[in-house]
Amino acid sequence: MLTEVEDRRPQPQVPLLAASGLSKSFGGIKAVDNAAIEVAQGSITGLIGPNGAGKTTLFNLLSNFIRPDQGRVIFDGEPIQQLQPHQIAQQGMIRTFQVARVLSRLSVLENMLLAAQHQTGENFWSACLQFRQVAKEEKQLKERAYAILESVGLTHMTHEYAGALSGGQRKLLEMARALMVQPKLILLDEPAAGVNPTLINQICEHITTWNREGLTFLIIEHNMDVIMSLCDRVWVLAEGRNLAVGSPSEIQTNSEVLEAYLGQ
Ligand SMILES: Nc1ncnc2c1ncn2[C@@H]1O[C@H](COP(=O)(O)OP(=O)(O)OP(=O)(O)O)[C@@H](O)[C@H]1O
Repeated sequence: MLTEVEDRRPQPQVPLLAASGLSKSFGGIKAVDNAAIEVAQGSITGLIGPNGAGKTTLFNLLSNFIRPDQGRVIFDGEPIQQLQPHQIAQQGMIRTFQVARVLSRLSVLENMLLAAQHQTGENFWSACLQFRQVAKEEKQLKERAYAILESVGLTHMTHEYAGALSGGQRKLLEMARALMVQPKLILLDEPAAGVNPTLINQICEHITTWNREGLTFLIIEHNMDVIMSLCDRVWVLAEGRNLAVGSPSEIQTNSEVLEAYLGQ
């Protein structure tokens, strides 16, 4: 009879996010061309490439803001191509934008509360029937919002219009909003772009802290100091295609990568 022998070899980890064969054309432009990417659970993964390489389009394909011409995306073990962006967010994958999308005419706190979904109070009749529950949830949500705003240093702006925030503070608010839904993976599109160096350091510290607490990140960034200091692994795109993948130090010395940047 066969006996089961425990396999003590390190098992390959299933990635939290895995995409393959992704393509998207706009007219005659192949923005993303048969690209793949993997994001390991618990990692901070970088996505870099020269201007127009297809990085933001790849983010749009991963989160289904744009439908791919072809390709497959698996998140947390499930195919997600058929899901709407808000359903993908509910599954735990949240994205931010190159230009932070906050609601300028609402307060910072209102921006935070709107980010939270699936509360009992969203449905009028259930709200009437369960007003105690609604009140309790609202209190918990507000407490969560206050705690997150404090952690990103925005407490003093809680009741200000989001439109009054600086570019860097908007990026912090966008990240803070993402945390309201307790995601598994956050896709950050250029968190350091247009942000002053002091705030860049703070943003990096927050990302490191949240990562230690269990959050996984995929980050597009042109600031190489940010990528090299934060990331475990870096994927490089050029002209919509995968050019290289490796550790930050491997990528920094990869001649094809250097050529792609110098040639731009
Ligand atoms: N909606 C669109 N319609 C037409 N062309 C588009 C569209 N979105 C992107 N493109 C084109 O696809 C290519 C890839 O663009 P994308 O914004 O994904 O690159 P990127 O790597 O994010 O660039 P950057 O670093 O400058 O932000 C570019 O040639 C761009 O002009």
